[in-house]
Amino acid sequence: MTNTYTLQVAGLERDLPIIRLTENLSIASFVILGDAELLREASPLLVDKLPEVDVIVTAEAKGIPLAYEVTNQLGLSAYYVARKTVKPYMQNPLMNEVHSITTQAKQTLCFDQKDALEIKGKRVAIIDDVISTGESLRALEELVELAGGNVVAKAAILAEGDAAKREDIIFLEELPLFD
Ligand SMILES: O=P(O)(O)OC[C@H]1O[C@H](OP(=O)(O)OP(=O)(O)O)[C@H](O)[C@@H]1O
Ligand SMILES: Nc1ncnc2[nH]cnc12
Repeated sequence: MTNTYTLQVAGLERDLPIIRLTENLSIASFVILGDAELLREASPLLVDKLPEVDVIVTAEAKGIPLAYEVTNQLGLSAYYVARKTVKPYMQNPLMNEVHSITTQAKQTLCFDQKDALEIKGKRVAIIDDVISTGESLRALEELVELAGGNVVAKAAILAEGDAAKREDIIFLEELPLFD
């Protein structure tokens, strides 16, 4: 049977399967895609911790439903998703490289030019489900800055491993890493 870690967040409990990534590193897999209840309960708690912002930015994929909830609760009209592949319908994409804890190979983060132009000059909150090595966040922050946005907040539901020691991020709960 799969080992699990019991996470308590936003008044809810979830049993997260522990998944081996390498010989010495396992994570408690936190997948909020489809978990409407957790998204509904966690989003207002994150919103309460945010400063005033103009737009929400996230990276695909697991950050998307959270960015949507937070955007709605703030009464904003749009949120922006950095894609991990350039699609044929994207025009003049703005790109940066990323390498997260769960990805072996280098990945690209990119904004459609239209989105990049809309982010320019805006106060941006970067939202994600979990921050671990911080690589995804760093790459997304760089991409927002390339677009001319001003990152005023970096927030996630969970801070994993050493990320929980960071003072520049907003989060609700810690998530341990495992050997
Ligand atoms: O701090 P890091 O080490 O970069 O890890 C955090 C990132 O990893 C996860 O995404 P993942 O790379 O698994 O991609 P996905 O959302 O497309 O599944 C998560 O949604 C964060 O974006
Ligand atoms: N614990 C986790 N579960 C799913 N994706 C992640 N990305 C980084 N940490 C993760």
